[in-house]
Amino acid sequence: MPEQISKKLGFIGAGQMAEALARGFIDKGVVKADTVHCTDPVPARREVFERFGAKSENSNVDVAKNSEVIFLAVKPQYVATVLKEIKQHLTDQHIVVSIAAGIPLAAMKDSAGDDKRLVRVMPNTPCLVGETASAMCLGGKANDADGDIVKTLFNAVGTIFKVDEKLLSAVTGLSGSGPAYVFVMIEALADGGVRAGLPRDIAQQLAAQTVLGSAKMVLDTGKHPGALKDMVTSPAGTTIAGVHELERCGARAAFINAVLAATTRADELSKL
Ligand SMILES: NC(=O)C1=CN([C@@H]2O[C@H](COP(=O)(O)OP(=O)(O)OC[C@H]3O[C@@H](n4cnc5c(N)ncnc54)[C@H](O)[C@@H]3O)[C@@H](O)[C@H]2O)C=CC1
Ligand SMILES: O=C(O)[C@@H]1CCC=N1
Repeated sequence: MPEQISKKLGFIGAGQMAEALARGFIDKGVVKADTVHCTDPVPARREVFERFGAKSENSNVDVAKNSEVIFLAVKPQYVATVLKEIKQHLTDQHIVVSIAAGIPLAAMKDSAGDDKRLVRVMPNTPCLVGETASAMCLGGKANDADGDIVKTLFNAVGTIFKVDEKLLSAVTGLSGSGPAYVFVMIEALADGGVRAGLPRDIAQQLAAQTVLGSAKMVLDTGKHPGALKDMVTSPAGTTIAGVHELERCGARAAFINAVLAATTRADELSKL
């Protein structure tokens, strides 16, 4: 059982990432569902939260009034507006956590005032299944104890690293957006299996379990992925034929370029 957080959580914006976080925290028992508050202009989104036991509020200000750790889970271009809207209702006890890609702490400070306890986190959706890879940095008047609260929340649903803010765009390009690359890969591997004659459901499960098991080997053994790849690759065997094809198609460069493109986009979002 993870450590529990006694603070009330608020989600401004109850979209995909907010849901993944809220469900993850509740499922892991780090917070109780009835201490989670949310708001969203879309009723269907509030209803999703209500269905898993969270309380929905009528406005962003009401979320600020009814919670102690406030997650800003709106699109990056709305962060400044939302902060200005709730600014008067933020006390020196509130911790404001933005998960928005690209929006710097300095911009948050401009909107919320420089006396606020601000945190930036770049999470990813696997928090829903207790396997997030996230990173965070502190700003404004946030102190180490605030950082510990955020860490406790995220360690309950996976892993969180503390990084310099200048690295958060790279984190966004790698792990924030990364689940999408892996889902594309799983879909493509399954397609390959289907092309080779496997039934779709078996192909998908084999593909997903192969990614899961391989990731676990990297984390559990601490070995270089290249060394683990060599363990699979028999001389003149099947694997080297497949790996050769990946190299011929530039798969490695494609992954590197995907991370760089998303990192660049995160930097662009800070200038919108
Ligand atoms: N989806 C993901 O995997 C990740 C998303 N993020 C960040 O999370 C944030 C939300 O992204 P998603 O959940 O993907 O988007 P989303 O579109 O699913 O959620 C945003 C929600 O905000 C609501 N909203 C719009 N204006 C609002 C306002 N003024 N006040 C309150 N709520 C408002 C929308 O109705 C929507 O439900 C973004 O800033 C994104 O950069 C960060 C990491 C991963
Ligand atoms: O696509 C996006 O902009 C968000 C940020 C990281 C993952 N999803």
